[in-house]
Amino acid sequence: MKNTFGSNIQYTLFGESHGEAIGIVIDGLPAGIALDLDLMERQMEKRKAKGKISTQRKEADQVKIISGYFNGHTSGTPLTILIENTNVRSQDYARTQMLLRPSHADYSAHVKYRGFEDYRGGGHFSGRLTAPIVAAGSIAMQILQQLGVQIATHIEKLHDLEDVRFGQTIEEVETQIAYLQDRSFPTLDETCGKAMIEKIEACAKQKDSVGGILESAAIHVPAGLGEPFFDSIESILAHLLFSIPAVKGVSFGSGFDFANLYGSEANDAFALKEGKIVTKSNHNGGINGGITNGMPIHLHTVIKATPSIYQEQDSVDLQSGKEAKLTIKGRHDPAILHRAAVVVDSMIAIGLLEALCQQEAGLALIKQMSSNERGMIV
Ligand SMILES: Cc1cc2nc3c(=O)[nH]c(=O)nc-3n(C[C@H](O)[C@H](O)[C@H](O)COP(=O)(O)O)c2cc1C
Ligand SMILES: C=C(O[C@@H]1CC(C(=O)O)=C[C@@H](OP(=O)(O)O)[C@H]1O)C(=O)O
Repeated sequence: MKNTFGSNIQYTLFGESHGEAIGIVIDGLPAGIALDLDLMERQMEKRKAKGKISTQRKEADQVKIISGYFNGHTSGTPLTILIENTNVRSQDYARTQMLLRPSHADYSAHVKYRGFEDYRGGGHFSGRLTAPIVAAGSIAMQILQQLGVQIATHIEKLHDLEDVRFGQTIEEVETQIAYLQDRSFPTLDETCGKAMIEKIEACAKQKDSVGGILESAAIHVPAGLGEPFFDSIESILAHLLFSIPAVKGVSFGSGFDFANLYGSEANDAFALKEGKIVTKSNHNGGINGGITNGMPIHLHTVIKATPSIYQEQDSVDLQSGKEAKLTIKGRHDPAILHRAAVVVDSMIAIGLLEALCQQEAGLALIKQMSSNERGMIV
């Protein structure tokens, strides 16, 4: 019954949506890393609920680092990130406490925790727990950025609306990643973004919700990261991405489209570019044999429509043991995609840092980054 990820750097998530606070403990960060708190704040901002397209539960999401951080640097001991819950309305859940919400974790959590679970706002299963993941991901991200790695995610598809996709070359993707950095709504095509916003608002009016697909790219990832079989890059990233609430599918490169391709179409031919080995296409999403090949890592994440909708639904009442009708109250996201994009980026950063730490050279590189200016003995 553990909730920890990672072997070199370990992440333990804690808290509940309506408890006092949520947070994450990061254990194993080397001492002496100067944290970029501005980057952390920018990333947190991207996940915040804004306007009619998000939950009306507006949280400040102020990050407090309460341990493992001293004089602007990591101290090498467990780093604890705490985010207070300041805007809870638990009464919304009191009336329907015994009525299971379809597609949420109410029933499965009840079975697992034998009725001792904190049901308010989905408790520990809430999408709210992705706030500390974004804070932790920003630390992984800043370490990777020092090595030149860049990561970005956009909404490729929201129901029947489709955005422009990432290009095939590193240069194209580099320009697209730079463009996405300051988008308030994560699409590559602004007009398509506006249409998606309208669609989410229309769905909300219909007391409904909507899902879709996120497309992500990570560039300048060194070739050679990942282990064969169990710790392949795909395994590490899929593990993390499937940990995000509402994620129901993950695919790499051409993913399920490989089913339609002959070998002659699917193979990524090798070529030399300025003395470097590259591939002419990138159907394999930058990964061969579970190991990075230096091309952009390219993946898709499917996010389902938000479970909590305001239409009447069929359910079961745990108290009476009978079938019952459920009409929820509360404040919910009519779509999760736009808020989850930065969560996906954060998980990719955490996963790539884990893979980097699995390489002796990678670990040495990260240790080199931490300054030794405070050391008495060097
Ligand atoms: C950023 C984010 C926000 C979410 N907001 C809501 C929400 O407002 N209402 C809701 O019912 N589910 C929301 N979810 C999804 C649920 O937390 C998730 O569907 C639920 O925990 C069940 O997990 P599963 O969908 O992975 O099976 C959100 C998820 C994320 C990542
Ligand atoms: C609060 C956040 O999102 C929440 C995620 C969520 C869920 O069931 O996942 C349900 C709602 O919370 P509650 O019903 O407790 O008000 C959302 O508002 C957040 O992301 O910060």
